[in-house]
Amino acid sequence: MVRIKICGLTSKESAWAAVEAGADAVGFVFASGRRRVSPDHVREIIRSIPPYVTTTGVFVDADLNELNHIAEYCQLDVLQLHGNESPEYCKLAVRPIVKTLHIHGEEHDLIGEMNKYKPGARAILLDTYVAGESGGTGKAFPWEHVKELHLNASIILAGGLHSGNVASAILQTNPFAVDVSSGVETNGVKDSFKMEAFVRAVRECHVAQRFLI
Ligand SMILES: O=C(O)c1ccccc1NCC(=O)[C@H](O)[C@H](O)COP(=O)(O)O
Repeated sequence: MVRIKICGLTSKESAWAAVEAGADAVGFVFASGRRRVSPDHVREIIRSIPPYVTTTGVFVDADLNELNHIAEYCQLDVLQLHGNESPEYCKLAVRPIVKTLHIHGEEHDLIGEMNKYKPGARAILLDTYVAGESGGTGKAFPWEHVKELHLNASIILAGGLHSGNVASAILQTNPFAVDVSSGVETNGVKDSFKMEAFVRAVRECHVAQRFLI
């Protein structure tokens, strides 16, 4: 089954809407940008979230002590790193790491890059490279490029996904999980109907995949 993470939640209401839509994981952005939330606010939201939903903090080149402090303070389950964090940095984090690699479109050694992070990161998130941005751009990269690499690590596919394209993305890349933010928003705010439609599209795709085997 393809797992689903809904990222960039900024309120208790939107976090609950993501959980009720059926998300396996929810994400909170601590990096600068319009979705940034404070540790105090996230701690409060996470206290209201039921068990068995994975809580994730998104960071960009945070100071390691600060990263670990926020992880403990907010009781985050997973840390998702979108900057230039090194493999050594990942090994020193107090929670499992998801390391993001940004796809330019003509990667020469994506597998080599992924292998560098293997001991320190539990999974690799592939997101679209957009100059001057770290994530949450709503832009997709060419998935056929990833398909050709026959990736077999724990891949989380992100970047420009929405209910209308996620099935095609899954069929082309066979990821462990998908991650969405912009594609479940309306005018920059999380939209519960779009979250439900996204989860439905992923679940239906999984059923269709099973019948294909
Ligand atoms: O969302 C942000 O503002 C953000 C800022 C800095 C680093 C990462 C950020 N978001 C990460 C995500 O929301 C997703 O993991 C991923 O980038 C997919 O986003 P989208 O293309 O909007 O679905």
